[in-house]
Formats: sequence, structure tokens, C-alpha cells
Amino acid sequence: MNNWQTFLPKNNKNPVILLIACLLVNIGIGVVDFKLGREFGFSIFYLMPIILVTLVLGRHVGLIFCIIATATWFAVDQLSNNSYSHPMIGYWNAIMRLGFFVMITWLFPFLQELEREKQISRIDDLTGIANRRYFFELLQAELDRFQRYKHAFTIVYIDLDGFKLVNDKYGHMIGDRVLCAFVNRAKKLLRDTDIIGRLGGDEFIFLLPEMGQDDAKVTVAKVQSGLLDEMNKNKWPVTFSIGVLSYKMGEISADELVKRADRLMYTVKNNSKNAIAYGVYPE
Ligand SMILES: Nc1nc2c(ncn2[C@@H]2O[C@H](COP(=O)(O)OP(=O)(O)OP(=O)(O)O)[C@@H](O)[C@H]2O)c(=O)[nH]1
Repeated sequence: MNNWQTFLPKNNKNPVILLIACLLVNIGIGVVDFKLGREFGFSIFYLMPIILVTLVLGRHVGLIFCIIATATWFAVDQLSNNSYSHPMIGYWNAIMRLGFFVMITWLFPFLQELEREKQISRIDDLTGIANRRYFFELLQAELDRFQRYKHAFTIVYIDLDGFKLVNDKYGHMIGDRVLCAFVNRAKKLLRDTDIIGRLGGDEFIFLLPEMGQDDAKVTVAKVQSGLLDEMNKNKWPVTFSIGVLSYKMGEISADELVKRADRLMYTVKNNSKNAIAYGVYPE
């Protein structure tokens, strides 16, 4: 959610209060506009209540407020005894303002929708964490940041062992609960600045910024133990095959880094499972 969206009322259960408040704001703006006189451009402030009602109550109410704001502006203009070279110019200006307000009213929900679609396209439906595409974007950003700050980081590739059995034995819904519990516990075990992504199915990946191999060994062992505890607590027969790759320097793509971490994970998967393999780039 955008910062500006967090300031909006959380629901529209009581639109009357919002409508009255916006009407009063509109009148207040009209009064100030009148006091300031024609020399001061003030019409942009009429947009405040228009935008607010549009975002909370929708375009149709927004359009009504466009008309109210234009009427207020027109009344102020008439009361100010502004003289124009032609009597129709006042009407023309009012129509232009109405057009401007209407354009904004149509544009804002459109931008809001674009922003929402952008957020949705980055998030994994089930767990609410970064999806594969967004994780790669974030990893690429971390690689770009390295060019400037030279801070090492670590990625952790985790594949659940025995997850299919949980689905088969307890059903898909319990399988989903396992994935969500995994993510929730991982969030608690990691720092706020760490990133958790789901690559698909039962495969997850962490990006641990500012973490070299030595620290990663301590952190990932702690995370593994916490995640196993979560599974044991719920009596789910799931363990984790983990590949940990620490990046120190050098030219490499996000794609190649993840492939290397995946290979490390597979060395575990193809042996005993339920273990961690560490690696570093460059080797
Ligand atoms: N419940 C649930 N299951 C999923 C989801 N996405 C993928 N799966 C299932 O996850 C399973 C993943 O397969 P595997 O990785 O081969 O299963 P596994 O038992 O962990 O195998 P190993 O990794 O070899 O231990 C498949 O059965 C998929 O159907 C999901 O969103 N929810």
C-alpha cells in the first residue's frame, strides 16, 4: 500500500460524515478564495475534497463534487465582481475548471488501480511474500547496490522435504497451512530487512543483505532449527534441504546466483535431505 493510501479512511461505512466534512472543506476553500481575491490563484485546493471522495466513495460521488467545487468557484468569481472583456468568459473559465476537475477524478482511480495491480503482480497469493519475479527484481537491486557499497550478502534456497506426503496424507488445505506456517515462522526468525520469496510450490528463498558467509552459518542454522521446531510442534513430517550461497564480489546475474544456490540445495536433497550446504561466490 502506498504511503498516501494509508492516510485514507479504512472503510466507507459512514460516508455521510465524509461527505459533510468534504462539503465543509469545499465551502472553507471558497471563503478563503473569496478573501484572497482574484490575484491569487487558489483553484487547485478545490481538488482536495474532490480527490478524497473519489478515492473513498468512487468516481460518481467524485463527479458530483466536481460540480459542487466548480459552482463554488463560479460563485466566488461572481461575488468578487471580476470584470472580463466578454460576459461569457466567466462561464468559459468555469467550464474549463469543471473539465480539469473531471479529468483528475477519472485519472486518480485509474492510477490507484494500476498501483494495486502492480502490488498484486509481485506477491504470492497464498503466503503474501514476494513471488519469484519480484524476488529476482529485489536480488538484482541488491547486486546493483553492491557495485556502490561493496557489501556482501547471502541467499538461502530452501526446499521442503516430504511436503508431498503432507498433501497426500492430510489434504491440500493442511499443505497450505504448512507453507503459511513456514513463512510466518521465517519472518520471526529473520530480520525486518531480510527478504523472503516463494519461487513456486514448496521452494523458498531468502535474501539476507549485509551478511557474509561466517554470519550466515550462524543465522541459517538458527533459522533451520526454528523452522524444524515449527513443523515438529504441529506434528508435520517436514524437514528442509537448504543451499546457502554467500556473495562476496564479481560479475554475476541474479539468475546465475539463484541457480548456484539451487545446486547447493540439490546436493543436500540428493544425499540425506534435512541439512545445509554452504557455498561462496566467487569460489
Ligand atoms: N498445498 C499446496 N501444495 C502445493 C502448492 N504448490 C505446490 N504444491 C505441491 O507441493 C508438492 C511438491 O512436490 P515435491 O517437492 O516433489 O514434494 P516433496 O515431498 O517435498 O519431495 P522432496 O522435495 O523430494 O522431499 C507437489 O505435490 C505439489 O502439488 C500449494 O500452493 N499448496
